[in-house]
Amino acid sequence: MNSYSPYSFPIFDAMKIIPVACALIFSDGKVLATQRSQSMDLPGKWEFPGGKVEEEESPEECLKREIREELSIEIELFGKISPNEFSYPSKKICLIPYLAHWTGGEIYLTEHEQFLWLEEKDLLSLDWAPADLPIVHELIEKWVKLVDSKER
Ligand SMILES: Nc1nc2c([nH]c(=O)n2[C@H]2C[C@H](O)[C@@H](COP(=O)(O)OP(=O)(O)OP(=O)(O)O)O2)c(=O)[nH]1
Repeated sequence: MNSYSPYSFPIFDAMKIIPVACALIFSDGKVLATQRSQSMDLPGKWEFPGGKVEEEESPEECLKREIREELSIEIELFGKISPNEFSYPSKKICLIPYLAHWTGGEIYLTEHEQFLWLEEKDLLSLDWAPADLPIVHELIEKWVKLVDSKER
């Protein structure tokens, strides 16, 4: 998979768009969602774990780092779905979703309130961060293909 820093594209700087990488982690036909804690931005909202991509870092490197820090597990990336730009009152982000397998370790949350393994039917029942909604819809559209082709 290509590795690049989003900051090498001047538009991210010029428009003050913050690149945020997130991982849709699949295991046993389910996908992992995490709930933001009260000490985080968007408290109580559900998201896909990840974080802001730092300068000189690719989204892929960012994810490996963030997933280790936030969940203490290892993942292997196998693809991407469509990124989504979203303006919150105080910032504009570009959320970049990657598809991943859980490859090792046990989940231990260091920042989030809780996590859930979701089946397709559960996906619309959570109170997602607004930037995630188009990603959740694309995930639903492609669910069978993603789960079937990448089941371990
Ligand atoms: N990680 C993640 N962040 C998301 C998602 N959807 C969404 O709107 N966001 C927002 C929440 C935050 O405003 C921003 C990411 O910041 P963060 O707090 O998770 O990242 P970070 O750990 O690198 O941040 P920081 O505390 O070091 O500043 O993007 C998502 O699915 N995953």
